[in-house]
Amino acid sequence: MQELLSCTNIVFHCAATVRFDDHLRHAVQLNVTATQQLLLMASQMPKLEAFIHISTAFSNCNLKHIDEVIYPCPVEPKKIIDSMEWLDDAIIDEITPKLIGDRPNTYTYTKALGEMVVQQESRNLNIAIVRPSIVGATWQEPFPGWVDNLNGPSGLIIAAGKGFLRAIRGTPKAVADLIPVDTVANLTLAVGWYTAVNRPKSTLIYHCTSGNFNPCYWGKMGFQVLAAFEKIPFERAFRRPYADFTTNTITTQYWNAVSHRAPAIIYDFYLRLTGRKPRMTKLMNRLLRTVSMLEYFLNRSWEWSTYNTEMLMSELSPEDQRVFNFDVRQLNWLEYIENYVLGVKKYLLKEDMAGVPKAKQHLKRLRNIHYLFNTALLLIAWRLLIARSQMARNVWLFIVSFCYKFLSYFRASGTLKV
Ligand SMILES: CCCCCCCCCCCCCCCCCCCCCCCC(=O)SCCNC(=O)CCNC(=O)[C@H](O)C(C)(C)COP(=O)(O)OP(=O)(O)OC[C@H]1O[C@@H](n2cnc3c(N)ncnc32)[C@H](O)[C@@H]1OP(=O)(O)O
Ligand SMILES: NC(=O)C1=CN([C@@H]2O[C@H](COP(=O)(O)OP(=O)(O)OC[C@H]3O[C@@H](n4cnc5c(N)ncnc54)[C@H](OP(=O)(O)O)[C@@H]3O)[C@@H](O)[C@H]2O)C=CC1
Repeated sequence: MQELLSCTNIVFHCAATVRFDDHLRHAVQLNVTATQQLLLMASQMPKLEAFIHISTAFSNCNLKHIDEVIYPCPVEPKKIIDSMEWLDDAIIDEITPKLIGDRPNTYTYTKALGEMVVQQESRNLNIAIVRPSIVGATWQEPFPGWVDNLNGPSGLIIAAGKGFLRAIRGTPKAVADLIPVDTVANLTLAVGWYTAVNRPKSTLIYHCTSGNFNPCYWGKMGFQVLAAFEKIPFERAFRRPYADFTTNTITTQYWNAVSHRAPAIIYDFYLRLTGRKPRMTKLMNRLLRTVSMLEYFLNRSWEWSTYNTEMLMSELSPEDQRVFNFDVRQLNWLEYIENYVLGVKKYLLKEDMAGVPKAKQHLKRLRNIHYLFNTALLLIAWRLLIARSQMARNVWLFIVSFCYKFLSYFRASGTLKV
């Protein structure tokens, strides 16, 4: 502690709980109280030049247009911190929906409270806040496609590539505001420099987003992810990767039943028959729960103003603009998504590119099983129908006799020619 207090020049405060479903007490402890304590600690650092707090562009996701300002929450963070000390879990559970209001989860709410704490407890510290949107794999550094956690899209890319995720409620025309993690790191470092050197009079907020500069849409991104699976298939897929966006609750529930739950039940039945432990239904339920938590962000678009970010870009020398590049106008989404899928395969799934031919063969086998299964299903359905309905039987007889006549005609015309 003594060493930290006496030697620190700059603090980058990134630690947080990013779980959407965290209990409010825990989320407040990590995202609000810890921020307050770190600010207190920072105020005792004589050599401190700047304190950079990492928030999220979604801390005010209840708004459609978000400026580079701190928006107040109705209940003061200090009151929330105090009440979390003595309220029991049951009461906290009850008041959580009222407190978070029109935000979707405790994460976005406590990140907003964290910003308020930064504003209120800044004392004479030299502070800035960076708000990244959805952080994805690296764009350039240390190399394209590096990723080390399942947050944001990474988990869903695995689920789609392995064939588990077949449909997701999303708006293809909504902006997919992804931002590469190296872009966030570069902007954060540049903010550290600018804040320490220029000591702005007020706390500046920097939106680290892509939609304003180089928008990509969920429909296009989903399509690019699926196209990347053709070149870079994942090993031992459950089904062939194919997914689509659904647009309302009824179609979502239908596809969840048909494309997610039914195959899981059938597979578990097969596992039971072969003396193994069923696991697919459990896994599928977990996936659907995760998907339901991410859907909020797939069905809305936000506009973030980026005056401070643009100002910072113009303040950097050409050399620094190159080294600490955060200009996403140069980002090629197609290339980025392909590298992202490759990175997920390599760094998260630990799969080697040498296994690609085998993975492709496995997908071909799955395609054949799919065709065989569908044909068998169709024949069974048809057999059941003609056993029960006179009309179906008549249609069947008509088709059979028509085919017979058609073949006889061709055979006869062939014989005449000879
Ligand atoms: C032509 C059309 C084609 C269309 C379809 C193509 C589809 C292709 C995919 C395209 C990509 C779409 C991506 C959309 C993503 C939208 C994301 C929006 C995110 C908004 C971010 C807001 C920005 C932020 O500020 S913060 C950081 C974001 N935080 C997170 O992402 C954390 C989310 N995670 C959680 O809250 C929890 O982990 C939760 C609730 C999801 C699960 O909790 P639970 O207690 O059930 O499990 P865990 O113990 O946490 O984990 C269990 C298991 O799941 C794995 N896992 C964890 N997180 C994820 C995840 N995000 N996705 C998938 N899997 C995940 C975890 O590793 C565990 O695995 P084990 O094997 O059991 O260890
Ligand atoms: N991922 C995203 O899409 C976005 C993330 N952000 C923000 O970026 C920051 C980093 O998020 P991300 O990298 O995704 O999340 P991670 O969960 O990967 O990282 C969170 C970090 O916080 C640390 N941490 C958690 N609890 C504690 C604790 N009690 N004491 C000390 N350290 C702790 C973790 O340490 P350890 O590894 O030791 O557990 C970890 O290094 C967060 O502030 C988040 O709000 C903002 C926008 C989008």
